[in-house]
Amino acid sequence: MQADSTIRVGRIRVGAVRYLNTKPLVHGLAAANPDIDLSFDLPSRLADKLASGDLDVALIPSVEFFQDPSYSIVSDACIACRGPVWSVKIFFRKPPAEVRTLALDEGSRTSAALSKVLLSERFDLKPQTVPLPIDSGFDSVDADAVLIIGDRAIHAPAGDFVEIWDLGQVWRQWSGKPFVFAAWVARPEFDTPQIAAALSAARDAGLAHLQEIAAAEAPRHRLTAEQCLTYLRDNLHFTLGPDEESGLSLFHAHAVQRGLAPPNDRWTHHDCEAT
Ligand SMILES: C=C(O[C@@H]1C=C(C(=O)O)C=C[C@H]1O)C(=O)O
Repeated sequence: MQADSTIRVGRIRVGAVRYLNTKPLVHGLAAANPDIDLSFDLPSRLADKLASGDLDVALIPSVEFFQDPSYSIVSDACIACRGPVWSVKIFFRKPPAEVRTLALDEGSRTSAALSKVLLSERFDLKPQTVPLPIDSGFDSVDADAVLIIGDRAIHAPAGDFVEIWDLGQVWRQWSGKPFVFAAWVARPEFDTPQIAAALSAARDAGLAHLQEIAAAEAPRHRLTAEQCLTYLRDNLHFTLGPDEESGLSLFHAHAVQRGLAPPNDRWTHHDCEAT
């Protein structure tokens, strides 16, 4: 943790997920913090930009947080769920037990890893994976199953599917725990109380204005304001509490087991440092 007196020159480059799910997390963030330079991108690209030093703080896939021991989770604001999440789905063209090829949404890292964990745990499968580029349509890949996340997962693509998994729901039923998809992660020198406070305040403001956010965002996602509100209020969960921490830790253990993340006993979420 940096001392409060640290002097920084320049603005803090903060990267947020560009999907609907993030609107409540960045509500008024840039306006309230002139020193924050806020940009938006796909979760996978945010992770790459944080790793390369092109961002100082970013909302990155949780599995990417596991990769670098110098990273810390800087806020208790996050993207999680405690049941069906609605916007992270695997569409199966074959029964899950017969899946040999799995297409993975280019925007995802965490759900890509979660798909591997769940297919391995439930069906002892290790499918060959192929990328689904962000600008390619669902039908551009003929994989047995296709993972899509974020805005484009909200409306089911055309086609006949033998099964559709909502990964939040499948994880919950299987593990009994919440799932954390993404968290605010800072490079070490930006893990400051000011950033933590700014991100939590934006989330709190977002939660206090969910109805307005839903009404403003619904049309561009072809949703009713009520559907949009239900998604933001009931499917998603924006606070990393002890139950979410426990889900994150279980996910980490499974990711390690499959070589998807390095072992790491450091859980630096500020409220949980002592546990
Ligand atoms: C709930 C979601 O969580 C997302 C899933 C992520 C991933 O799979 O890497 C990363 C960030 C989140 O945007 C979603 O995209 O709908």
